[in-house]
Amino acid sequence: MPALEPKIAPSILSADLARLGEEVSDVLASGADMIHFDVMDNHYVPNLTFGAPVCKALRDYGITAPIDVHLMVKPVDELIHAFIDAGASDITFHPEASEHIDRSLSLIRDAGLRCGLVFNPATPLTWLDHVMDKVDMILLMSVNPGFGGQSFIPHTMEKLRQARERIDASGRDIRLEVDGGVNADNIGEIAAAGADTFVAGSSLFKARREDDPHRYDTVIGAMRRGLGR
Ligand SMILES: O=C(CO)[C@H](O)[C@H](O)COP(=O)(O)O
Ligand SMILES: [Fe+2]
Repeated sequence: MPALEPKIAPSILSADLARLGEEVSDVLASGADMIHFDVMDNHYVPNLTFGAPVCKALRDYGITAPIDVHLMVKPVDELIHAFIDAGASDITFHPEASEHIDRSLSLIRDAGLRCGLVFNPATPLTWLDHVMDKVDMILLMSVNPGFGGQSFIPHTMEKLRQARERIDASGRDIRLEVDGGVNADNIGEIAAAGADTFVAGSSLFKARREDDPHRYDTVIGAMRRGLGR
């Protein structure tokens, strides 16, 4: 089965947080497809970011694009409820952080949102074995979670191929998302390994256009060329 239409998802972790609404509007106007929203709790990962009120603030600001919430938190269920109420459209969590994976997925699905599991570089894909019929997306971390600006771990390529095989065998339209160290130079190879959704934080937000600080279209265009689009 061919991969789905590629989507570019800027991670706001690397945005200018003092101007978050504007930054999100700017990347969307520059051609991004959705927003990747990294929630870190200083417990599951050694860093602290933002919670559901910030997601709601983006909706109140007028952002209508999908907001893809990546929960790096433990436990997960309480925050799933909070992000459903805050206007998230997609929620993923790390399976080892949930006490009841099937139940956490159902909480998200039953609210009409897309749901998925996130795999750290050393987390095996076998966590998918009994929930493949319930996930809308699989997110492979290509860095250890907690920080932006790290380098893509090469072993992810092989894991992407394995995840793509699982998706093809399922016969379902499950998105395969990759997160960490993605840039215009490596995005083509990552897509060839089977990914269709590309989170980009530091490589995108540092590439603000010099002649027009509200535009990111140069780097998004370079990413689309890397994808052959
Ligand atoms: O989940 C994450 C870190 O835990 C971020 O989404 C990811 O690191 C994106 O940042 P960059 O593109 O700078 O690597
Ligand atoms: Fe992320």
